[in-house]
Amino acid sequence: MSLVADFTLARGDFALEFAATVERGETLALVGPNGAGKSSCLQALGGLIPIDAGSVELDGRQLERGGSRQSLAPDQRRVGFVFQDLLLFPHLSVVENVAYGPRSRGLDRRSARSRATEWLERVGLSEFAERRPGELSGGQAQRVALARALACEPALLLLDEPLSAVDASARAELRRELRQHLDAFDGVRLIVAHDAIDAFALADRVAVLEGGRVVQTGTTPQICGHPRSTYVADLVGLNLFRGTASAGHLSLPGGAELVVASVPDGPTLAVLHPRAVALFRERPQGSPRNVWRSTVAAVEPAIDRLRVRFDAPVPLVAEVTHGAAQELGLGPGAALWIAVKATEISAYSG
Ligand SMILES: Nc1ncnc2c1ncn2[C@@H]1O[C@H](COP(=O)(O)OP(=O)(O)OP(=O)(O)O)[C@@H](O)[C@H]1O
Repeated sequence: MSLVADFTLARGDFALEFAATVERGETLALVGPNGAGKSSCLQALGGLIPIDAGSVELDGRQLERGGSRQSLAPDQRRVGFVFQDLLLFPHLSVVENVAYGPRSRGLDRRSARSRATEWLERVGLSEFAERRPGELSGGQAQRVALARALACEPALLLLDEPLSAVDASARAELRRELRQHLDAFDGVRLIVAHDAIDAFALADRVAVLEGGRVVQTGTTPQICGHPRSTYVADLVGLNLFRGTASAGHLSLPGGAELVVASVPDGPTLAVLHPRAVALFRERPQGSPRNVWRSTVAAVEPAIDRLRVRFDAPVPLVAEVTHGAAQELGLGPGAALWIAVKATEISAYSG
């Protein structure tokens, strides 16, 4: 049993083309730059905006067929939503918020309330049942929104940046909890994540949307090991090169060339970890096969290290320790030698 979606839709000038199959018990994360179509995709699956062509099926039931007026309303789709702004009813108590869905699906008041109470217990919020949403922290409100979605016993759970209302200090804990709740839910789950950590921590597979199209789908190791676009490489913190390989040499668009180990000839993608980029004040002696001189474009702090950006002749990022940065006299405009071993660049057909 699963979600099988294959559809197109247009919103003004924007065109979305989405196809994915997600199994029950599986979480697919949608990632992509702003405006890529992630929210539109969830809205279409939930029946909030119409598709133009194609179809959406859930557990063998057709939810919508494009252009045919065959479209189930959102409340007939067995879909639960958690939106980034959560959209809790401010005038209802927490327990009434959670009971609202079951109630509007025909459950009597007492049963709906008892189901809501059960869900509040599961997300650890029993003692907040009578509060108003305005009296909750971001993390508590997020748990209420999740309980409210799950209380309707959906077959498909759609979460649009569910952790965005939560401050950084509470995020890690809430992410762990959310993963547990997702694992305990046996339906299909789709989550829009802005942050790579959220996507990779919460999902079994990740689909990358760019410009309204799915450009890559895979598990975390597949995506991290073989990013197919600059956006994905940036997301996972890697340098990505796209060029043409010939006899172990990768020619890049600006005219630069890298020596790479074992790569078939033809269009090629190659990744390089920023920590594998060595920086020197003087031209290094010895074995690295790729050595060139470049000027520092920018330096940014990254937890215990510094990320150093170079724009030409090969655009890349290097990561160095604070100690090394001092020795190198690092700063924008500094001219340095860059060395990369051919074996540190992993290349694959592009
Ligand atoms: N209500 C709307 N009416 C018309 N166009 C819309 C509407 N909502 C979104 N769009 C357009 O659809 C495109 C995709 O937007 P969408 O919100 O789906 O992207 P997203 O990937 O979720 O972006 P973000 O990460 O910024 O939330 C954008 O170009 C946007 O301008």
